[in-house]
Amino acid sequence: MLEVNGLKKAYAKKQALENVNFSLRPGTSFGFLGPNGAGKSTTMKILTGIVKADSGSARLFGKDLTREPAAVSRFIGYVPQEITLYEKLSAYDNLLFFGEAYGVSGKELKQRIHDVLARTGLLERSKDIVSTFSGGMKRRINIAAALLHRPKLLILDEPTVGIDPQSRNHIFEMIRELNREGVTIIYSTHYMEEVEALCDEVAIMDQGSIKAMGPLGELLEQYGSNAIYLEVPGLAELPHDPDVTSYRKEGSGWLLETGSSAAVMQRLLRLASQHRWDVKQLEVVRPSLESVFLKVTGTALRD
Ligand SMILES: Nc1ncnc2c1ncn2[C@@H]1O[C@H](COP(=O)(O)OP(=O)(O)OP(=O)(O)O)[C@@H](O)[C@H]1O
Repeated sequence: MLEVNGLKKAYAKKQALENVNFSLRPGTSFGFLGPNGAGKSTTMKILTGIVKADSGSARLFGKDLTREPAAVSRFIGYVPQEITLYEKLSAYDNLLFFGEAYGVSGKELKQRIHDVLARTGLLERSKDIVSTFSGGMKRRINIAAALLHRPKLLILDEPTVGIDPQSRNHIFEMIRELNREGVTIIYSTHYMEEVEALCDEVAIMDQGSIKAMGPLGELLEQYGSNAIYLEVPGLAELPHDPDVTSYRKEGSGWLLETGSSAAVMQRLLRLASQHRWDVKQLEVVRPSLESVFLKVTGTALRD
């Protein structure tokens, strides 16, 4: 459905995209995971025609996004990082405006506005002006605006930054529902838990290129390591274990990454009994996307 090859983009002296390649099958929910400045927004802006790539190509349904933007844009719904709405207009009038901009009009547009407002849970607020809405409600209207023309590909750039948990859950449910209905999703975020909750495929992006990509389960298997979580109140340091690849403080305990969890677990139990540790928790934790990110980029996403 989407083929992206060798995208490069520089802003002044900053090389924002080094070389971005990926392809998507229809119906995928694709997570773009990376820290601030990785190049996620630039990639999405190139796909939506807002920014021009210096080189490379992107084809949607076989059509070049840069050469035939009009033929392609009707298939794409774009939710930019910054909320883009007319504050002094009602939700309904905003949707009228965006619907017409996307080429929908008349009775069909009225029906679509009703449908997308119902989907966002804001039907009762349709006549209220947007400036009276919370950040999360504005974001939901922003997403609704991108759905009016029934896009086949929905691109969302960090849509949950700074919004309330209720709106966040609502947005997640909407995205899942759209995806179940066959809409392909590209979802950019720097929150790993969002990718884990929403996406079946992931691209890990850092410093202008994709460092690893694939189905979430395969990435976890290929790059993720098992870990052991140990919580012993007052334990300031842990004895070195040759099979532990990294030790990290996590909550009130320690997270020990290892490829040999059974052996490490046995030794920890022995130590606990020898030193009479007051063990509050000791368990094997399944590989996380965080450990994949660390392995692939050499840095923790939270840093
Ligand atoms: N209009 C611009 N002019 C100059 N530099 C830019 C511009 N837009 C982005 N950049 C730079 O390009 C790099 C990639 O930015 P981009 O916004 O694509 O990253 P991102 O992964 O989306 O991060 P964020 O989550 O902060 O949006 C960054 O170093 C950024 O500072």
